[in-house]
Amino acid sequence: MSFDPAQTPLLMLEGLTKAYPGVIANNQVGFSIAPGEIHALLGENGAGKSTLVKTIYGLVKPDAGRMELHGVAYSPAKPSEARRRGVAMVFQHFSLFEALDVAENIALGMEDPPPRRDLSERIRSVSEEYGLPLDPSRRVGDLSAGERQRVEIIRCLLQNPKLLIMDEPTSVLTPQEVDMLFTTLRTLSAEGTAILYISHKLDEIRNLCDAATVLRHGKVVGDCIPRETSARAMAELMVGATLQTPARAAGTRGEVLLEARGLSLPSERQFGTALKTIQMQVRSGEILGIGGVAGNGQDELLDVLSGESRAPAGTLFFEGQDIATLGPRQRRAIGLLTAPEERLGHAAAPDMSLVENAMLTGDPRMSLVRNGMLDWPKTREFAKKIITEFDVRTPGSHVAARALSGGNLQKFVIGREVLQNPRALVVNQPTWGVDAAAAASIRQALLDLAEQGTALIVISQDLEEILEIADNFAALNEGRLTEPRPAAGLSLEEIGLMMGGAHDMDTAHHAEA
Ligand SMILES: Nc1ncnc2c1ncn2[C@@H]1O[C@H](COP(=O)(O)OP(=O)(O)OP(=O)(O)O)[C@@H](O)[C@H]1O
Repeated sequence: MSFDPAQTPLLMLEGLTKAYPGVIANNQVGFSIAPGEIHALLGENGAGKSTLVKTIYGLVKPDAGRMELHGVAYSPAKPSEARRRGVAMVFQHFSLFEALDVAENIALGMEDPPPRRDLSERIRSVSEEYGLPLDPSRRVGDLSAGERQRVEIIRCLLQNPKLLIMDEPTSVLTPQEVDMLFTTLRTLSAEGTAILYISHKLDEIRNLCDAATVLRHGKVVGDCIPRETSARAMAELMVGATLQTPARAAGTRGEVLLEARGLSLPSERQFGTALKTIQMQVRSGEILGIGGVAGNGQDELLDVLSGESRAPAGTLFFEGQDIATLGPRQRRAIGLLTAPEERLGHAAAPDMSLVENAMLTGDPRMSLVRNGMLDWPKTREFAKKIITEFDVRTPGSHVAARALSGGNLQKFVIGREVLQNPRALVVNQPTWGVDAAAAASIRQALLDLAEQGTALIVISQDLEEILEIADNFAALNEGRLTEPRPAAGLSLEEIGLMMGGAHDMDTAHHAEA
């Protein structure tokens, strides 16, 4: 699609500036979006993308600059004002109530919800019109991540937005769900709705977006037409440097370090998935990649490997020792480390400084506590080492975890485990929300660990990532793990088959309301 530059832009940004202590998150940002345009916002972690879209959605008040919507001044003081002017946003983290059904959740987000029957009718018609299969009477707790995202999108579409902002919408979706989402977004675009799209997945951006603006350190450093620009060129524009592709030296596999033997466990999480007779062996120097649609037991597998939930005796072994009943600290002390997916709250304590967060998982293996007292200088040094070696962009180690951009906190969480010299390391979504250059360096760090003899399990929904670094691949499906197969030579279709079966994403669930 091409756009007439003489046409009044739908959204015009000029000189937008927002400073936080120690960092200018947005510095004189300006660009325009035409009606119906799908516009990508690119930039490495901490470049200022979230700050900018929050400004557009009325969540952040800029220090300077101005915006126009349809040629009229626009400065929303809160999201409800943005929504009234036709700006809607789908967040990375969904804000849905699991115990309520789809229609109830949507009603809660509306200022003036219609009666239940009318609302269900409208949900059905929007859902059909835009190819977003969703049954209004289903309980949100039973929905897949992709279906939950549809709830959020339909909630937005019911307001007839002129601009829809999406923050990393595909990180929780299967390839089929991504295709469905793109079809919806193209339909919206053809009807004149503009889309501002944040993603680190450059191939998707090339496939979907009409234009892209690139931010670096809070400033606009360039723009491009994604279809005519290679993913590598876009990544290099983001970082301002040449990219390294992860490489692996041919290492040798050693003895079995981590082993599950018929491990079954009910989930301790509400709406969780029970693990069913998991059978696996990971050797020293091996990377086992585990794929699967979110919610198929990934979190439970990580919980049971970390010791947050206990396995039945005789089902989990580390270096031949039955570790089923060992707690998290004991497992860390012997060198079995884990990094969960949810970085704020689970992997890191939001209000604690990076130094304190370094201590949280670093202590048993790095001996950061002596005689019951935290060794501050040693812990500070450890935190600084993580920040330097993993290029965590932050004013300093005293900063609270919640002040970091998502990708930078992710780098911190992974760096904290990698630098403890683990014997075995289990990571869930290691590069979630991380930009292309940082993702490459995290993958390289994992490959280097394997080369030094660490046994790794990498749980990821990013299949390209798994194929890039894993020796063997297995899929989780409703709590069952397939038999691992060598990753080399596996096609995406074969992987899809290993992952698939129980979840038919193309099926609409049409029950009676
Ligand atoms: N509430 C806040 N308090 C302090 N600093 C903040 C706050 N919000 C953002 N920042 C800082 O502003 C900068 C830009 O952050 P922002 O979240 O906009 O980046 P981003 O491009 O969205 O990154 P990512 O891709 O990692 O999500 C970062 O240095 C971040 O640490």
